Amino acid sequence: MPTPSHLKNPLYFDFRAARRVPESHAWPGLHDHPVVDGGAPGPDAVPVVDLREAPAAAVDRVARAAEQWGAFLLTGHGVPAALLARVEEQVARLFALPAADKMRAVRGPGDACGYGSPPISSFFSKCMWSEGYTFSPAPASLRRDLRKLWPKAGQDYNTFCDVMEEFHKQMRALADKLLELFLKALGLTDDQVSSVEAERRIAETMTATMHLNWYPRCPDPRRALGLIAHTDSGFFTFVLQSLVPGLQLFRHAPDRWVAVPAVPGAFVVNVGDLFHILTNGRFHSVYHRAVVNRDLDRISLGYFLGPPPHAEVAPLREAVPPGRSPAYRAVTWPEYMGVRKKAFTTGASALKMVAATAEAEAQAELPSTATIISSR
Ligand SMILES: C=C1C[C@]23C[C@@]1(O)CC[C@H]2[C@@]12CCC[C@@](C)(C(=O)O1)[C@H]2[C@@H]3C(=O)O
Ligand SMILES: O=C(O)CCC(=O)C(=O)O
Ligand SMILES: [Fe+2]
Repeated sequence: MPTPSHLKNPLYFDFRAARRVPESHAWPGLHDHPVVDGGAPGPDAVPVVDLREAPAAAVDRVARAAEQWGAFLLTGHGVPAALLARVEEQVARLFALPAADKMRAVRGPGDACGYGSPPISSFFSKCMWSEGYTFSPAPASLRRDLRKLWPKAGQDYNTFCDVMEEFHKQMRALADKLLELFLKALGLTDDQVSSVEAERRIAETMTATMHLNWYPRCPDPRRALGLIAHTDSGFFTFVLQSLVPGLQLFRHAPDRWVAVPAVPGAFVVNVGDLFHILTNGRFHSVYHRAVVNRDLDRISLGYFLGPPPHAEVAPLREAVPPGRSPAYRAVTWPEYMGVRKKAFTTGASALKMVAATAEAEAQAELPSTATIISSR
């Protein structure tokens, strides 16, 4: 029988056919640090924030988790379990499409959206054991972009778009709720959250991007890596990991990877670099990675929140201690991505590259809240 044409496509690595992990996908140094169980009670237990708790208690938990971990499990969030199950089913359907269909939507160089390895993969010579698909869930772009995968539209296309639209509606509302909690966790009053210009603007202009991950089962999971260690670049991310765990968070002193338990119905919330900047480093972005599994495929979904591309992000006035200068200069998201690209190629830290220098600090005036997140 002739080989189907999509399997001959040199751009498509057929994970299903792989009987071993080739050198191109074998990562050195994966086991430099021990892995501990973040689901067991004790100091490595991943913090949990349950939104059914009294608001003051939830604010307190968010503050501690964001300061000490940069991540937490979010439960009691109100997004129905039945919807999450439908989302996961649709994500699995998308990745099960024939390779030729997926390749039609392939991400071009510099494209924000599309099919294939995530943008970060371009900084590494080794390939990751995963496929990804990035899209904007905003109604205006969702149906247009998805036509690349389902050009004839039809039932599968409609179901996928309907489910993602409903998910986006619920997630965007949850993001607003969580942003409010984060701001209160920073010490802002109800009044400041709702009436200070900078804070209001963040809520009003925050954008969402969705990135779906498929980690096929792997014949030699100790040699392969699902997603390279990174910090998310935006404000914060909701990660939905299916029943198969794989997400690990990095913790210092002693250096170790904490395996996040797969808690049905829970989201993992990651603090991103722009939130680190916005909070003047009080909430720190979490370094994390995804590992693969010998027997089971794994899917995950990241719902990324961040500013619109033209908005400058700088430390909020309320996050900078009295008498001190902001620790970071103002950056837009695309500008920060550029800095991060440079940081990857030089081995530097992107956050350090946007830190206010000692000289700038001496001269810097604390920006008024009205200019903290402003249009260029
Ligand atoms: C909004 C975004 C965050 C992201 C880049 C993107 O434009 C869409 C994909 C996201 C993702 C997912 C996998 C890891 C990551 C580092 C990557 O390469 O693509 C993140 C990006 C990020 O947080 O910077
Ligand atoms: O697969 C996961 O659990 C993590 C995904 C992730 O970190 C991302 O998409 O940025
Ligand atoms: Fe991530």
